Amino acid sequence: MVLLSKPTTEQFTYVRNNNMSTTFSSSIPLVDLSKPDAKNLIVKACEDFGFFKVINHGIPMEAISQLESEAFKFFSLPLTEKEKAGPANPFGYGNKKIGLNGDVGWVEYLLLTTNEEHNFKLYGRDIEKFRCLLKDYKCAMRNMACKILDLMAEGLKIQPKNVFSKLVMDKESDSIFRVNHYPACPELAINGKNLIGFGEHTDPQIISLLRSNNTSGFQISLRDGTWISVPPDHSSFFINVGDSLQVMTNGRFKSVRHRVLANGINPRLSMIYFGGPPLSEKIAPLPSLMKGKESLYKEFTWFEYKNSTYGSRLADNRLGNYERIAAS
Ligand SMILES: C=C1C[C@]23C[C@H]1CC[C@H]2[C@@]12CCC[C@@](C)(C(=O)O1)[C@H]2[C@@H]3C(=O)O
Ligand SMILES: O=C(O)CCC(=O)C(=O)O
Ligand SMILES: [Fe+2]
Repeated sequence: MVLLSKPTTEQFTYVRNNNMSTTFSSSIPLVDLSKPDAKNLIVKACEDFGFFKVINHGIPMEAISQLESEAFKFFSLPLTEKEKAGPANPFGYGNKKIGLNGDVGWVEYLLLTTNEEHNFKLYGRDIEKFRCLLKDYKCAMRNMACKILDLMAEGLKIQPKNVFSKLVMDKESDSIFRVNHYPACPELAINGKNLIGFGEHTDPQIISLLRSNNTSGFQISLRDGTWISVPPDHSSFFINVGDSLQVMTNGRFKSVRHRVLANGINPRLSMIYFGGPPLSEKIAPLPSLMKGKESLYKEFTWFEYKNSTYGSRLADNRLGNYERIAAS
């Protein structure tokens, strides 16, 4: 006899369904990349939130939709097929487990490098189209990250303009691409609970460019600890400041704490480009931003920081180990 195990959500983390966690914010900073004041709005948003929404980004909707549809096709394959592209250690297909230290979420994903084309395998399946769309999309994301990072430098009035962008444009750049699929969880629609899709964390790299379908679930944490739901918008990009950029600006820009809650009715599909520096790059405040002030951080390389994140839980304050406590 075959015993079919009943799908269970018991091992997952729920968060309280209070009013705060379901507040939809209309105050998310909005940046129109085609306007001349974009650079100043970006700087303000990075200081206040470490997060903003971008419109007029120049990425054709067609390219986004085609990739999204290939991704949905992939996630609709039988689990045994998808697992041929796994496990995600770190690259490949992953399911429910995030990282190596016990974080779980109502999510499945593909984690891919950006410098290789053939980095996931699905024997016997025609994924040429997926591969091809991914290649072009990753290239478009790198260019958009470059443009936004240049605007940050301009807005901060620091030279050269490419101080940040040169790191993601470097051929050794350690950037990654992630496609997350959060299946609808009908149990939630019934009991009104909030189930964690992707636990709270800050992104460790320099900058993250996120695009999702129109399903809600993404939340950012404000400085006072309240969670704000970000209204989804499939035609825009959402930008996260990463820990490395926080350090390079000596804490002037803040990396944003964020999480994803699962949805009871609709599946969510998000595609995120994480722009990272070369492994050997020293991550330290830029002298032009110090103005006689001391560095708030101990010096480290991206290699060291990335390795330390592997030993941590998602919610840990990973930069904490690198903060310099002023001697009293
Ligand atoms: C090669 C990777 C994989 C990363 C990003 C980058 C460096 C560190 C990894 C982790 C480790 C901790 C969880 C995670 C979610 C995180 O934030 O940093 C992981 C992330 C990912 O699995 O996407
Ligand atoms: O899937 C999302 O919308 C965000 C996930 C996320 O924060 C991440 O992959 O780092
Ligand atoms: Fe993230």
